Amino acid sequence: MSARLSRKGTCGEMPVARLLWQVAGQMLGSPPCGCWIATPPLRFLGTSPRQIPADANFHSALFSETDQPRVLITGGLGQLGVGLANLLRKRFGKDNVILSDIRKPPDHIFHSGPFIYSDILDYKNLREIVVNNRITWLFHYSALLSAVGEANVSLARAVNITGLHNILDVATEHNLRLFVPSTIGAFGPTSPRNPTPDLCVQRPRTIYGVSKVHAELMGEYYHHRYGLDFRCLRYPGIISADSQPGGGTTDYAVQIFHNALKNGKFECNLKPSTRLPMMYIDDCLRATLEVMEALPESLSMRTYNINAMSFTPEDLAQEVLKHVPEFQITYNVDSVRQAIADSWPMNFDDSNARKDWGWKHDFDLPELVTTMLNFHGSDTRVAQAN
Ligand SMILES: NC(=O)c1ccc[n+]([C@@H]2O[C@H](COP(=O)([O-])OP(=O)(O)OC[C@H]3O[C@@H](n4cnc5c(N)ncnc54)[C@H](O)[C@@H]3O)[C@@H](O)[C@H]2O)c1
Ligand SMILES: C[C@@H](O)[C@H](N)C(=O)O
Repeated sequence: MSARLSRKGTCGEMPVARLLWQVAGQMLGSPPCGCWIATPPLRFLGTSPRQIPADANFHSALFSETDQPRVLITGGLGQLGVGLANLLRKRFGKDNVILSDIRKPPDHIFHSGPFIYSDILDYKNLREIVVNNRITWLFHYSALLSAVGEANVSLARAVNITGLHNILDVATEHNLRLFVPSTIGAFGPTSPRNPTPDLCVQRPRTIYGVSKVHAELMGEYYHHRYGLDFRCLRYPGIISADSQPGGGTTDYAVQIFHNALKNGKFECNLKPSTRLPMMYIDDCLRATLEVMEALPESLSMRTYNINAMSFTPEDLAQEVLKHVPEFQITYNVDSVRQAIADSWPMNFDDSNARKDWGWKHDFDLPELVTTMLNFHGSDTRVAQAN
């Protein structure tokens, strides 16, 4: 929105800009030239989280036991969204959590709770959903990931940057609490890599990374400028058993389990020594809920690294071998993914998340491997029995 607001000679066409314009017009009198002259704080437009006293219990002030958050998840049919919906539905009730995407949901997801079409590039559609469903919390998961982003830069730019602008505006306009995930990919070759702290040089070399740094900065700016309750975690590579990754650099660490049990072999597209931070999905989703429920005064920052473990393909293969003795891994390096991985953190420093809101992971490498193999093993046994 800020780009549109500052565009010379126009009032901008964004809804927030229009609202601000109306309010500014009422307060200041409309300028004869029709151009933008003032930006009153958005809290003039209604109640904002900032108006709650700093010592208040933020969570209970906004939501009583019977007044649960009403949640929208964008991009919910990807690797992480369905798991997040399941977790939030257990906590807030099935009907209080709406999953959305631009793809058609499979039957079991469609019948497991509210699902709605939402294209984040369509602002009016987003606003209609937020208003009609009285949404109070938004988890913004739509994105093009690192490898697919490099294959289609203009689409990644539209979804990850223009789409984010729509999300920020709708969240600000309707006083939503907003979660936007960032990533280890928001760092680049000039960042310290071992470990990577929260605050350091961020010069990523992918459109995905650039768009995530943009999201972090825009969210923090909207927080300071308009009081938007923006919360952001930089996720490591996420490993899940019952959902497929959407085209990232860390995808190998999901696929390896499936192949190990299917045919005892796996061809890895990264070099054996490529070390990256990783996390099991249950830890990732729990961290997401925890940071959303954290008292605002416990958050010394709005964007935090979170971490669990860090390993190479070689380390992972060794751990798989303990359970599948015949397992064989070979390497056929994908130069695009390898260059991306070589520019990313090797270890992530998440001490601020641990200190501020008590972040603690449950899964290290051995538990991760056992859990993943148990899941795929029972899957394979069911398939064989049928
Ligand atoms: N999976 C990981 O390892 C990981 C790690 C770090 C950060 N993240 C972040 O977490 C979020 C979710 O990741 P994921 O792995 O589930 O991603 P994914 O690629 O699996 O899913 C993204 C979803 O976005 C949807 N989408 C694309 N264009 C859209 C549009 N115009 N409107 C609405 N939806 C659209 C897609 O249909 C897809 O279902 C992303 O923001 C990602 O950057 C993921
Ligand atoms: C790390 C993360 O952002 C994603 N899994 C990717 O590799 O692109």
